[in-house]
Amino acid sequence: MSLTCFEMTDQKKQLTLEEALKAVLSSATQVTSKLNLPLAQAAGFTLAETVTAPINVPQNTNSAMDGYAFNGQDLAKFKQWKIVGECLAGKGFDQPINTGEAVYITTGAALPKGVNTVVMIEQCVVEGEQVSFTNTDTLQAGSNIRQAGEDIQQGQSLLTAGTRLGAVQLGLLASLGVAQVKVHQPLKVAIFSTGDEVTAPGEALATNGIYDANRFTLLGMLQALGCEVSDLGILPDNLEVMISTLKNASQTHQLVLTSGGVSVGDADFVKQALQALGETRLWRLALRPGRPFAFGHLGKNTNGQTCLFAGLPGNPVATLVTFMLLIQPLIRRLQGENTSEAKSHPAIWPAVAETTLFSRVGRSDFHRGIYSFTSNGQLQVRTTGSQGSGILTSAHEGNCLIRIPDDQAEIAAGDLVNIYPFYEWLPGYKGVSL
Ligand SMILES: Nc1nc2c(c(=O)[nH]1)N[C@H]1C(S)=C(S)[C@@H](COP(=O)(O)OP(=O)(O)OC[C@H]3O[C@@H](n4cnc5c(N)ncnc54)[C@H](O)[C@@H]3O)O[C@H]1N2
Ligand code: MOO
Repeated sequence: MSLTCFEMTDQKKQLTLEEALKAVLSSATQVTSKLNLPLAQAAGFTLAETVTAPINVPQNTNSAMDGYAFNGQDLAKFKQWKIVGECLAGKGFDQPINTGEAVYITTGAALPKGVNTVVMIEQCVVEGEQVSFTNTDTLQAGSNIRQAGEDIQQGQSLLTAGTRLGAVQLGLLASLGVAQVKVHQPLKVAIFSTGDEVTAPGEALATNGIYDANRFTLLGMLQALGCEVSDLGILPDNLEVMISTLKNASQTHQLVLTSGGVSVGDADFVKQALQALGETRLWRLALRPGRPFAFGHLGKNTNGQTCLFAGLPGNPVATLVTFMLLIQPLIRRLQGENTSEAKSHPAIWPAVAETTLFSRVGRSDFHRGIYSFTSNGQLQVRTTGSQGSGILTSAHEGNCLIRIPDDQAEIAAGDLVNIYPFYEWLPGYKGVSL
């Protein structure tokens, strides 16, 4: 098939990763709407409002240990204290405690008036109604006490809008008594594979067929990002079918992703379908894997929102890498996550290259690598070996991407190179530990 003017012109210009990311993120103008959820259902969602602490945590100054509480100012005056009662967590003790007196106290019990020090039970000697302490030479007034508000202060702006709710954040909200949270709705994403050779697992594989890996890689990452995913199967290499199927999908989704059919072969119809339905905002990146990558929109969905579109390259590692580097940040933004310019991406670490790594000037190569630490704590990285874009085992064996930047043809052994750890960059990563 002859190339159109659009393709001819665009082929010359290959966007850098940074240019592409900027263009993709500038399309993230329609953040998903908000909904109230019970806290128990909010894991993985993004907060849509800032939560201010309605109470102090802990609410009261309390004991950090099971033991005996007394007034530490009296330490020099007494050898023994008179036990006048017990103060249990959740019950308290509301009688006055006088000089020379102590109460038995449990961890978490609010400190009664008149005492300010606790000695743990292991260091107490109880004889009848008297208690003495075995650690008087080191004992200080104020020991083993947790101050009211020492964790969270009432009125403190604790979690800001845009925070993704993980286990720790859910615990924090619960510790404030928050039972419901306002969060962003999951993004509605439709996924397709494309290609006459691509065969769904479970079906018979023709002699010239290949099983569909990409839809399942995408599904895993999208689910880990909390999206509502419609798996719409495999599109044939047929422009009319592609146009009508993508149009249908665009009606009820906010983002449509395809893999394959986005390069310059005779059966690569994704860009034409995108042009027919909406707008192509970018195509072709100075990236390997991931050169053929089309991004734009498919027009408005039934809610009047623009349905964004990305055509990812068909080679399985290229699908994975373009999703990680470009689609993941887009989805996080669209789901309301606060990805400020200062922290617009997960962590990138400098590591020492164990062997020389080769690339080509004018594009960024992302090799799959294995990072580890030397015996003196230096972070180092080695390649997983063969780096073909169809070698998905490289991503299973590796635990990071290694970036060889656009302006370097190689990284010499011993030089520093940036690595992108999978546990930060690959949504749902379940890798082997070092
Ligand atoms: N003349 C050129 N040829 C190619 C170029 C180029 O710039 N000029 N780019 C190459 C690069 S880089 C890539 S990546 C591929 C991407 O092309 P497409 O997006 O059109 O992908 P396909 O041709 O449909 O498939 C490529 C490869 O991947 C296999 N595949 C496709 N879908 C799946 C799937 N769901 N699961 C597993 N494997 C899949 C497919 O069978 C092909 O082997 O183009 C190069 N060519
Ligand atoms: O750049 Mo392709 O995306 O090599 O695999």
